[in-house]
Amino acid sequence: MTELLTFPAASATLLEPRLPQPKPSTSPSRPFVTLTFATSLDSSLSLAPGVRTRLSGPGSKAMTHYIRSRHAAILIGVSTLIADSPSLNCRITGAASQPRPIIIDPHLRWTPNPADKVLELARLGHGLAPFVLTGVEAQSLPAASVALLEQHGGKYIPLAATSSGPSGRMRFDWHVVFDVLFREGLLSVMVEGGGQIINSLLEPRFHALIDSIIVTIAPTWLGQGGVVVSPSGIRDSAGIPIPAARLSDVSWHPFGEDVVLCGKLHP
Ligand SMILES: NC(=O)C1=CN([C@@H]2O[C@H](COP(=O)(O)OP(=O)(O)OC[C@H]3O[C@@H](n4cnc5c(N)ncnc54)[C@H](O)[C@@H]3O)[C@@H](O)[C@H]2O)C=CC1
Ligand SMILES: Nc1nc(O)c(N)c(N[C@@H]2O[C@H](COP(=O)(O)O)[C@@H](O)[C@H]2O)n1
Repeated sequence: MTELLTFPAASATLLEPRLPQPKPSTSPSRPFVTLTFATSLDSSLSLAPGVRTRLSGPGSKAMTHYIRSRHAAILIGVSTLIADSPSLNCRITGAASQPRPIIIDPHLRWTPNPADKVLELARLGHGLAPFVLTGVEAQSLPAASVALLEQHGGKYIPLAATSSGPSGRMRFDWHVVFDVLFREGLLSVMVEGGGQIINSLLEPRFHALIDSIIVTIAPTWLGQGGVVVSPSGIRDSAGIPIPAARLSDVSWHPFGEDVVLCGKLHP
């Protein structure tokens, strides 16, 4: 059994204004969305695509698991699932429940296997099986994968997607993604990455969907060739480049050798 992490109460108090409230004062119409990831000083999430890279130190790692404990779902892109074979569970003392892993896999690149860590943990009762959001229609889903996911308590959720470019790459509208998760009863979603997921969510048309941003910055440069967080550039009406996004209501919190930056994209 993996050792549980602890997160000090004083640090939890600092994060409290940045997290979804168990009983919100008004009834929500979409999930509370927290965008959170660990980055290097050169804005890299990993050394190269497909390479699992440890950036968070022990303190900020415990923070990530505390944040997981406060969300109903954790969302990642399929490339992160394939690269990292993550656990996607919450390994902190006192966690009341496990978050639901959500995998964004429009083209069904992931073939579930009983040996996948996320499924193994679901079997052991140490996590939940994923919901896989896909652009593949229900009748075209592979029966064996459907059965395996369902045996573990997960499922596929086919979703309308738009195709773009000559590659016919399918893309979801984030409004549609969060709407479907809300209808599944998932009232808070922690988006963890990877790069493509974060960069597409940071497009200006989706800013209103993001309630909180929590970024762990590790004191390292990973160098060129990494998976970088850098959303598409935008221009004003005169064609002058302007920042793609800027945080307000900012606070900085040291955690061991890392620093955690919290902020919002809108008031
Ligand atoms: N340091 C950190 O906190 C984290 C690091 N990572 C790292 O990031 C790397 C993976 O990142 P990426 O290669 O950028 O892949 P990714 O994890 O963002 O997945 C990319 C795939 O997700 C799907 N996707 C992304 N946006 C979509 C949209 N709007 N609609 C529909 N489908 C969409 C597409 O299938 C795309 O090919 C890995 O090396 C992983 O280790 C991942 C998460 C957190
Ligand atoms: N917060 C954070 N710090 C890092 O250094 C990381 N590499 C990541 N990666 C994300 O966490 C997932 C791994 O989760 P498990 O510990 O296996 O549950 C990985 O898939 C990335 O989303 N995050």
